[in-house]
Amino acid sequence: MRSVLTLNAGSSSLKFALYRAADLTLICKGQIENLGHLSDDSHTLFHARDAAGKALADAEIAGHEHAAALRYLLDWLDRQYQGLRPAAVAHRIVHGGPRFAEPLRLSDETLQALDTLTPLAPLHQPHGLAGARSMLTLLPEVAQIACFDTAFHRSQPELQQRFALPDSYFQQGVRRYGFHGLSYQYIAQQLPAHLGAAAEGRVVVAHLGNGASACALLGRQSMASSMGFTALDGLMMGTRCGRIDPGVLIYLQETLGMSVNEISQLLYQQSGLLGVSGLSHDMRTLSASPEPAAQLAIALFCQQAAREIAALCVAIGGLDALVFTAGIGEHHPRVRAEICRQLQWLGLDLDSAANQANAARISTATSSISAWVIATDEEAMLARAAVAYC
Ligand SMILES: Nc1ncnc2c1ncn2[C@@H]1O[C@H](COP(=O)(O)OP(=O)(O)O)[C@@H](O)[C@H]1O
Ligand SMILES: CC(=O)OP(=O)(O)O
Ligand SMILES: [Mg+2]
Repeated sequence: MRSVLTLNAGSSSLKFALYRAADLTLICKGQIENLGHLSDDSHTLFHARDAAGKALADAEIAGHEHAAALRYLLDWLDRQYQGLRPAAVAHRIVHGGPRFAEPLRLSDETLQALDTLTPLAPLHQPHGLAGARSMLTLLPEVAQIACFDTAFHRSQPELQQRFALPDSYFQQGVRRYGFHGLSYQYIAQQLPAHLGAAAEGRVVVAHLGNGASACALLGRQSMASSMGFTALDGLMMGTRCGRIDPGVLIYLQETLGMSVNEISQLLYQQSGLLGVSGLSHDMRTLSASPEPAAQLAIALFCQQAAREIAALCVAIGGLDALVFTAGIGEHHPRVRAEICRQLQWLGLDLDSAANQANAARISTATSSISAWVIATDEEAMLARAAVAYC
């Protein structure tokens, strides 16, 4: 039986899932944690669960390299599911730049072209490409497919893609791309089942995970996104600052004497929930903490999210439905409640009991804007793209 493997690389973890190629039934999924932490003594961890969520493996892996971790994964899959070797592997590649949108079979030439986008997605691009390179070596005969986070946003009008910079910069590719496209694509496909005909209307999807962004949809196509040239813009995130006055960056460099590398570290890895709270990047930890700084971080997260959602409504002429998704969007009623409270003036009335219960519809029956919680599944989008290459 043939299978497809999906890989979704973040800054320190790599999520995988294995599907039966014939009907895209999930066989197992899991993640490898602490990859790339070369200097500390934390162990690389391997977790796998079956489709029902039952634990299949919780193990330590020697080394922190993608190649070693992926060899471990392939050996484990071989032992667990004899004869089910992947016929194609799909990789989430965060940045496709101006050149790449459709899923693409990776070669040395395309990998090199994608390397040049690393400065535009330093937390993601090198890890996605390292995984793809390792797989090309480990399984040279198997198609390695790149699926781009930026692709879904290609439908945006040019006006939404432009910065107010001289045109030459836009022509060089300095423009808004948008990210979390696999997640938005999945949600766009799920919308009719929940919203009926309203799915084609004015919808904003808030992807609130470790990275967070929001996307304005019309006719289930991306019209605008809070993330731009890089995955730093827009909402506040786990360790990223989100929208910031660019004058701050000039001040940090010119007056405080910070290097470009230090500024990059600050904005990508030391800001957001972690930076404001001084405690953690993780919403679970912050919600459980009595520290005022943790509560301040949550308050700022909600305020920035509400503001970005409201701003996106301009691109679609108003709002019919708001959808929450990803780790925080799916599991934190308090964050959803606060964001909805700040959007009440638009006509959004939260059903507190439904929200507390993580129900699918969390707005009241009389609310003029409906609000929803829909679980995302980037892996399903990756698997669907890969199956065409089996
Ligand atoms: N089951 C859960 N219960 C509570 N919070 C969760 C859960 N899963 C994820 N989160 C929260 O969501 C965030 C991570 O979101 P997630 O979508 O898993 O991120 P990513 O895929 O970008 O790594 C963290 O702040 C975490 O606290
Ligand atoms: C683009 C991005 O921010 O992705 P993630 O949420 O996986 O960090
Ligand atoms: Mg994610």
